[in-house]
Amino acid sequence: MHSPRLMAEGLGLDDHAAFARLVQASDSDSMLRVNHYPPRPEPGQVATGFGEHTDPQIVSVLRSNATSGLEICLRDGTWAAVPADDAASFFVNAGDALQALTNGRVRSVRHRVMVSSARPRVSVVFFAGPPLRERLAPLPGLVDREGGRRRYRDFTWREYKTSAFRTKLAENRLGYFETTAAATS
Ligand SMILES: O=C(O)CCC(=O)C(=O)O
Ligand SMILES: [Fe+2]
Repeated sequence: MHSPRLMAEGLGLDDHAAFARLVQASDSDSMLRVNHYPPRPEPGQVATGFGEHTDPQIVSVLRSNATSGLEICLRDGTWAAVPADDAASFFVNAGDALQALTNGRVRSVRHRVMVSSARPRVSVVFFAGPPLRERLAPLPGLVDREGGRRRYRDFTWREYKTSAFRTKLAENRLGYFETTAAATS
């Protein structure tokens, strides 16, 4: 998988392996999920297939059976449909861990699945996560670019997951690790 390296390069980080190292560790907490959504209940009806959420890990790579349903939440709060992918495309999504590592520069975009298709949707998602023991902190180069403002405190991936499991899917699960506006440390 090349996207972690490309992201590090794109962010202008000196260490191009900053993310790749985390997701390629032999004990990385990565997983594959297969989602199956039955067709819409009735013509013209829309049902929630997967409630709104952000993905927790570093990056998610999704592929579907070219059936619509995936939507992302734009900055103004409106929802935009992601075009049903063809056989050649993947949908790459940043997760909460990447948002913390990049000090908020890359955002984990909220998404959901609304079922309105007459065909079932199947998606396969690879979630690339860091090892559970890994301590995640905003990368110093990206903190400097914010004038030293550090938006998230350090946390281990295990800590994030423990805290996330206690909350609802739709909550801002990274919010718990945000620093207050005044704190820099
Ligand atoms: O099935 C989809 O398109 C989205 C699935 C998803 O967001 C997830 O598994 O986290
Ligand atoms: Fe997701």
